[in-house]
Amino acid sequence: MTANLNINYRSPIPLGSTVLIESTLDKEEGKKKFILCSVTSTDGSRLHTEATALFVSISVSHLLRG
Ligand SMILES: CCCCCCCCCCCC(=O)SCCNC(=O)CCNC(=O)[C@H](O)C(C)(C)COP(=O)(O)OP(=O)(O)OC[C@H]1O[C@@H](n2cnc3c(N)ncnc32)[C@H](O)[C@@H]1OP(=O)(O)O
Repeated sequence: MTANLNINYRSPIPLGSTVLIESTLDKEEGKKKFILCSVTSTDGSRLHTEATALFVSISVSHLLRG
């Protein structure tokens, strides 16, 4: 479940362009997973977007609680 999401938009992405999206598991602490993500031009020379996110593992009952 997404607990936190931070996105920095560094440069515009021209309509119709192809981009490279890379995401990695930065660290894991119990049920918390910290993820890094970047969007760059396909040759990696231009950074478009970078993001961090925290995902927390949940049980099905957590969803049903509403
Ligand atoms: C990059 C590519 C992306 C690309 C990915 C793009 C995905 C986009 C998805 C967008 C659409 C959505 O996200 S839709 C989903 C939106 N999210 C939600 O609706 C979540 C609503 N929130 C919840 O259900 C709950 O708060 C949970 C599940 C997040 C946590 O509740 P819990 O399971 O009871 O756990 P809880 O004890 O509170 O917290 C567990 C541990 O996490 C920590 N923790 C909890 N929330 C936070 C928080 N916001 N910021 C920091 N830390 C937090 C606590 O301090 C604790 O740390 P410690 O004491 O254990 O150290």
